[in-house]
Amino acid sequence: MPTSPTLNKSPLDKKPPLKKTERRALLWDILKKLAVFAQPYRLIIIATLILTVLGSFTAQVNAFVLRYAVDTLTEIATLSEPWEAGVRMLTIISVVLLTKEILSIFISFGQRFYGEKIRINLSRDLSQKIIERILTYRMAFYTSSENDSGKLQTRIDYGVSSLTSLVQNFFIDMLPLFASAIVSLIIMFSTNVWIGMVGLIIIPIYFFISQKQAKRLQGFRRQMRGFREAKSGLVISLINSISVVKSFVRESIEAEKHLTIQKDMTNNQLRIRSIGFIYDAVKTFIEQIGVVAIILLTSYFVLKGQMTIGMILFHVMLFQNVAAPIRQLHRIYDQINNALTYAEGFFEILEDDEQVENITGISSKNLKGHIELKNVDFTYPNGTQALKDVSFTIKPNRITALVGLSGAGKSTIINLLVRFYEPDAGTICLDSQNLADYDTHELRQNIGLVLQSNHIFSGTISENIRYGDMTASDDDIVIAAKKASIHEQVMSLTKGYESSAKSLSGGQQQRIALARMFLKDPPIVFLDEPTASLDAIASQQVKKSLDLIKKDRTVIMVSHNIAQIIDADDLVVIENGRVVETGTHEALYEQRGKYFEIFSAMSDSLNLDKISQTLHG
Ligand SMILES: Nc1ncnc2c1ncn2[C@@H]1O[C@H](COP(=O)(O)OP(=O)(O)OP(=O)(O)O)[C@@H](O)[C@H]1O
Repeated sequence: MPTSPTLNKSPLDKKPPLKKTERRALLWDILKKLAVFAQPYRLIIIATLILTVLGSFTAQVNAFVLRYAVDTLTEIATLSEPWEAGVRMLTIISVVLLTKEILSIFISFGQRFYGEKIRINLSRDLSQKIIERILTYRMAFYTSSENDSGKLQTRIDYGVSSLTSLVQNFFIDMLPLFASAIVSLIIMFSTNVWIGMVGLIIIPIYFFISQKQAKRLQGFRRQMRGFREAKSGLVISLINSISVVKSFVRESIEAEKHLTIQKDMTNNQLRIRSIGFIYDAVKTFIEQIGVVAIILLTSYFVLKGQMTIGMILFHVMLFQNVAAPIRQLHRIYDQINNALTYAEGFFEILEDDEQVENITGISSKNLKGHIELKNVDFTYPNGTQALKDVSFTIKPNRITALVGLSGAGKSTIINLLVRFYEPDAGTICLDSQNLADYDTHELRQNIGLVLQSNHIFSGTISENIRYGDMTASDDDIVIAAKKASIHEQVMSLTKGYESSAKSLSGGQQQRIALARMFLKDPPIVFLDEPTASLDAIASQQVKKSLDLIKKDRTVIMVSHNIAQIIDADDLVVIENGRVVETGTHEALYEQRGKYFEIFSAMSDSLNLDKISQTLHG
């Protein structure tokens, strides 16, 4: 059964909640890191800021116009011939409002457009950077349970989106509102200190409430992240294991698992929403108290003859300009919390220097393939010790088979030879030079690795073969395909080499992988159970290409296939992570030790007597 993704918490969720000072330090840290990404766009950022300042002034025009309209109307209402003055007032108002609207359209367009441009470019740069970065990471990074595909994807996606929405929220939504709030507040203070004070007082109150709101939401948001990771893990696991799900008729169980996560998610979402509604109501209430205070205060000054009636509306509008952005302050808190939750994980991946493969080293041109393992110990990052004191030699231009029961450590040896992992102790030498001293990329160019399966990318057959040598011509591809005995079958497809490689059978895919290897033409080849996932006919077809690829190269092969094992020149027998026997098939068979035991078991399982009876009548 496919394992159901549990609601594993990511490392961030396991951390205790951050203290206020720690949160501030972390946020500052994230902003500093983000600033590095924003650096190339500083001119656009400056342009956006200038437009924002302009916009904040145009946002005040309505309040002034309204004040002017009310005061003028109050004045001309007392005139015996009010129409002329009225028309003049309307003309002035129309011209001012029209000019302001036209200006606002341009300012708002420019401001939003540049804001979007910053956001989109940042999102692209962050995504690109993290992909380029993780491609340099060691194999252990990919095999760690913390990074299984669904989780890694969620951590990257949410990291990028939380950072970009922080930028979007700041530049497009909040900055213009805050700029206009500041200008409104200055105008309020300049007309009357008390009015200004009412506008000012609402700011700390809203800050306090928004902070409380954000704090209450924090736990729910973290849970939401756990649910999202589990959900995407579930979908990926479903797709990967769909044949098992269907063959065991477990569709309803899988649907049930999904429903459980879904229910938890909906409950959580509803909680988040209801908390938002409650706090919104509190803020509206406080804003209304502020409006009443402004009206009362201005009316008092009007009655004292210190202000005109128009000032009442003028102050109410300015007050609303101040309250509007602060009302939405929780959104900034939300974005900051999101950024603290997700961006930290994102930067943890991006800056995980320990994971970077050390690739520099000496050149590995003209390798012969003399390999020597000396007292090698190896433990996987999860603590499984796979190799203990392993020593043996592989001679160049020969076929060496690693033989052993399942879990003995054969694939682990291959993993160390390709430098996917480094030994904990002991040394591996290639042509008398420590493997660790070689330039890893060049070394891997000289090594071919054929695995059991899983090495066909989505794309055409020709693209898949060309992966062996990106500069190969179409003719080279055909030659390689012929060597891998797949050319005829490819040609029988309607689209030939342009057909999708994923639609090929397992045996055909394996030969595409071998064609790729012919194109790469490395002097050393590792074959890790290359026919294990194939049926007898497919194995037979692949065998021809395998025999060809083995010629004149140093080949290290892992196989449970008796025919391939006896074909090898040398054998290394491994048991529980230790080398127990080395030698030729004949010598080891004579020895009557572990190899004899494994070989006898393999031949017994073939039921040779019955086969020979059938074949020879
Ligand atoms: N990525 C990994 N992380 C942790 N442990 C691993 C990993 N890969 C293999 N192991 C463990 O290391 C041990 C050796 O595994 P290895 O795959 O080398 O065996 P093998 O001889 O190739 O087996 P098989 O013939 O079944 O492929 C096993 O106990 C296995 O569970």
